Amino acid sequence: MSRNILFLSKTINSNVRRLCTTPTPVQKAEKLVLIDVNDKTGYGTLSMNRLPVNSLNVELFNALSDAYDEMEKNKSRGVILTSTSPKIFSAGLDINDLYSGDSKSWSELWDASQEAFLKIYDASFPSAAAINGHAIGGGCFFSMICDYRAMVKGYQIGLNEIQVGIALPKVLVMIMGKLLPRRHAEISLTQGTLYSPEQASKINLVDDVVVDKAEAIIKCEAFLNKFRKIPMDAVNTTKRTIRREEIDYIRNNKQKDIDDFVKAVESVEAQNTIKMYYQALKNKK
Ligand SMILES: CC/C=C\C/C=C\C/C=C\C/C=C/C(=O)SCCNC(=O)CCNC(=O)[C@H](O)C(C)(C)COP(=O)(O)OP(=O)(O)OC[C@H]1O[C@@H](n2cnc3c(N)ncnc32)[C@H](O)[C@@H]1OP(=O)(O)O
Repeated sequence: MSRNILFLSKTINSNVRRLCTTPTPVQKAEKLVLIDVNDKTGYGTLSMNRLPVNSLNVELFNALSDAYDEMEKNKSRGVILTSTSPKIFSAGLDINDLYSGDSKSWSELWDASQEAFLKIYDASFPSAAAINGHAIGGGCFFSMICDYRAMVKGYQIGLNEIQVGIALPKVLVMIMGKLLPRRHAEISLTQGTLYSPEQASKINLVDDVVVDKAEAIIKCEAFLNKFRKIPMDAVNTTKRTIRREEIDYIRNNKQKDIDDFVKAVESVEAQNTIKMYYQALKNKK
């Protein structure tokens, strides 16, 4: 059974296409999240596909939410989150949106990010991130809310929001504070440190360092396999107890959290920094 070729199947929604094994090849579909369900294991591989860098905008957040809805509907046994790019998992929030937006568009962006966050963090199945390239800012955060992370050597990972001029949103601080030892979380959040996978594994930011994407997928499958003999209701009840604080925070403070994000992005200082950051990115070549 070939799992590497894209095949035509019913379109789930405007931005998500399920890959399956029905033998009708078509040209590569330009969907923002590609879904490939392994019929044998029941695991869905979700590949972010907003090239070149999988920068996160409203459409990509919505496509991730829709993909998770589809996995829930099909009673998935687990998800592997990865990317179609050969060297970038995700470059974080779309700098163009931060640079040229306004309070309305930033509100919509954060609203969509909250939805995607809740779908992944409160899913009824485990998620494993196969980090096959750089995972920066929001890209790092989306791997952090999975249950497991395997990262390919040679790339960088970290929450660098502060370098872009954005005060760290509360839920990122909460989750980073739980994942990393306190001192590392504090340094990482206030300095926007980017780590090699080897460094990241020493501070719990990634679980395994691997040589390539294929090995990352194998590690993710091995992680998901650990749940096969455990009743998922018990796992989910336990997981929700562990994650309740962040989930409740977003559910009960949705508008405040959006307002906080907009305030952080629209401040003069943040806008000046975003502008310089944007120009440096564009002048890189
Ligand atoms: C409730 C909350 C729930 C969820 C919240 C979820 C997420 C949000 C969380 C917190 C706030 C997050 C903030 C951020 O993420 S700020 C963005 C941080 N990201 C970065 O700083 C990455 C910047 N990019 C890079 O460092 C490099 O581009 C990278 C290492 C990724 C790749 O380098 P490479 O040399 O391979 O390529 P480039 O030539 O640099 O880039 C190619 C192309 O892509 C454009 N680009 C890169 N990054 C971005 C981006 N983030 N947004 C938009 N566009 C990006 C780059 O300009 C190039 O474009 P072009 O010159 O036109 O070819």
